[in-house]
Amino acid sequence: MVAIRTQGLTKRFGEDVVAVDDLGLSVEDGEVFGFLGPNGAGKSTTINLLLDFIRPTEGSIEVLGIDAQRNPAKIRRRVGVLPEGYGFDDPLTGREYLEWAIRTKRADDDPGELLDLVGLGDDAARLAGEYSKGMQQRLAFAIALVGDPDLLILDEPSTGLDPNGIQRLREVVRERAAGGTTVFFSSHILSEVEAVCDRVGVMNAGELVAVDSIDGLRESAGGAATLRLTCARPPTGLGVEALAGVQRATVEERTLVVDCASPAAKVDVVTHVAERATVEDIVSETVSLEALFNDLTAGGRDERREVPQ
Ligand SMILES: Nc1ncnc2c1ncn2[C@@H]1O[C@H](COP(=O)(O)OP(=O)(O)OP(=O)(O)O)[C@@H](O)[C@H]1O
Repeated sequence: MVAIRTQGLTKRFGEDVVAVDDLGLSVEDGEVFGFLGPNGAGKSTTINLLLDFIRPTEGSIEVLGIDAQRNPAKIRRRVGVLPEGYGFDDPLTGREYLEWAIRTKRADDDPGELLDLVGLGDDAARLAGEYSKGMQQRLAFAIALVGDPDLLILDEPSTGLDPNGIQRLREVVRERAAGGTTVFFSSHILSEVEAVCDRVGVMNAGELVAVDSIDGLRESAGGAATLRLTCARPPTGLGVEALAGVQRATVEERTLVVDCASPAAKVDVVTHVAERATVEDIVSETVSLEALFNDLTAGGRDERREVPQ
């Protein structure tokens, strides 16, 4: 079965903003799907459309086989949501918030167990409004888990979390996925989703520019690589940015770091630098995830290069 399917999904805000543009997305049942894109790419808008918090300008949406506009309540009963910027404004403790969520969903979870799971066991009796940002995020995650949903939709779930919180989040996502839950989560950091996702979809300026596994994305980058050339002196002003196939060049102390689109570009860079500086060491790494993501989401709608899907 398909857990999420959108066809021709478009959302316009006013005359000028096309937040989501003709999106055709398919997330399989039981899959952990990372929804990636830079700020303003349309990730939250898509999530709000899936949950019928906002209505599309055009297109159709099915979640768990249910039409999102015809029967949103039925979808919400089976979905756990961690929205962006969850606010805890009522004078309730963490435990009381969770108890409220369990009652609302008519679930039978043990609030203490869920609080322990997200590492809030010792803070259960404190007012949630007084929690730190990361603690509030942990509580929002616990609320999303209530009722063992068939689908978890997490909007930037690691926002504000410390490394331990991120680790717990990953573990719980993996556990739930192993138990058959479909997980759809948005992020703007490719390396963050690499650890847990089966596939990723990359959004840019409202459009889906790639859908693949991380390995598949790497492959589609061809012979792209990051070159690190350590020189005798800081290698500034060498002009490698102007060479064909160079995507990005930065200087880190005495090391020039160059993202190259192809093996030919690597050779050109090495030759170019060796003619202008004393090169002491050369390291070539397969394309960094950041470089890949930057490449996929570079420029606007018109400048973007074609990427295989
Ligand atoms: N209610 C709204 N009214 C007008 N424009 C909106 C509204 N909501 C979103 N947008 C616009 O739609 C575009 C996509 O925004 P969206 O919040 O979906 O991006 P995002 O990918 O979630 O970004 P971020 O990573 O910053 O959370 C942006 O240009 C944003 O300004």
